[in-house]
Amino acid sequence: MTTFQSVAVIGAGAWGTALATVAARAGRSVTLWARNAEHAARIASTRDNPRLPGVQIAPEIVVTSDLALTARADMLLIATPAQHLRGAVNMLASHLTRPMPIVACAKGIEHGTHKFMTDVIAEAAPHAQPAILSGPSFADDVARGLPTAVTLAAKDEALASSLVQALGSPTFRPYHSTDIRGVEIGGAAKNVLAIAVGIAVGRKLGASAQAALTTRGFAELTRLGRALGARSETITGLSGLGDLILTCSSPQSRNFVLGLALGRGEQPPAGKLAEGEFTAPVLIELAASQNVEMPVSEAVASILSGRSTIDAAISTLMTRPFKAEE
Ligand SMILES: NC(=O)C1=CN([C@@H]2O[C@H](COP(=O)(O)OP(=O)(O)OC[C@H]3O[C@@H](n4cnc5c(N)ncnc54)[C@H](OP(=O)(O)O)[C@@H]3O)[C@@H](O)[C@H]2O)C=CC1
Ligand SMILES: O=C(CO)COP(=O)(O)O
Repeated sequence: MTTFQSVAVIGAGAWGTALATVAARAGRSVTLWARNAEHAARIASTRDNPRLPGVQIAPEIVVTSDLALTARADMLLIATPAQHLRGAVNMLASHLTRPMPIVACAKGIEHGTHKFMTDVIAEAAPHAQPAILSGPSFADDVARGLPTAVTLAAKDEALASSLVQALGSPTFRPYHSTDIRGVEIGGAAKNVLAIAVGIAVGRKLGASAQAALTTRGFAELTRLGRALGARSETITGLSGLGDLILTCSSPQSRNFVLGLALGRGEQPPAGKLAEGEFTAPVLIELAASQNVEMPVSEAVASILSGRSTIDAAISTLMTRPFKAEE
């Protein structure tokens, strides 16, 4: 018997829709909120979301654009893009009449404030119990019921464990944790690193370069994690190394695909959210504020901003002074 019987998902994109399916499969009563009333009505009647094509949305999932309805749930999942999470929680806050868990499902760091997702929730909804869900999980795989494992972290271990009980099923396996920051760092940084690896693959730099960039990317993710107090088991866990491996190796990843297009000198696909593009500049600002070197992420940020060409960025990375491996 779970403490949380009903779940509301804010944000009816690919990930929000997949998570609504997860919660329904786990036996919860589920509400999926889309900001656009027409969009909500269309999903409700067709049981199909163009943002997650080919996935049949179970009839028992209520699809709505009425935010007040979501605030009646026992727990909330927020699956908007990272830079819109504050706006969504601000809107929600006036409907919240009691403390309740709000699980951030976006991967990123807020521009301007350098805040991670649970900090944004804590600021925008001071009575909420913030949590974070992250790990190697493509929305399409998850929605189709392919086996997936993720990390779900909250400050309080009992709460994290109850949230896991509410969402877990034989095809979706969350592990609980109290290392919120560690989970957030992995999810945010891996998107930037996946763009780097995508660029290398698009540039046909070879499988050795792909492995080297992924590994050195992991080294810099680890450095930032240590500086911000992440636990090593989180960094090497599902939300860190696990998600890095997935995203740096699969053309199913939108961040990897953005890199591929850049590496090939092509236009990136339109209308596809690649969070790494938004995270890159704030990630390197955060790293600099902590005196942490993140040369691969810096290369991505400088390419995306037009400060460097791809060839110059590769040359800069390869001609850094030789050093001990750490
Ligand atoms: N897709 C995936 O496989 C995974 C994604 N994630 C993370 O989930 C987050 C969302 O990604 P994803 O669902 O794929 O993205 P999508 O582009 O598929 O969907 C984003 C959704 O957010 C909605 N939205 C945008 N701005 C706002 C806002 N201001 N208020 C409310 N809703 C808003 C959009 O609404 P509208 O349709 O009206 O534009 C859309 O429904 C990202 O941080 C991503 O990294 C995490 C794990 C897996
Ligand atoms: O976060 C994800 C997988 O864990 C999804 O990756 P993309 O956003 O790069 O598609």
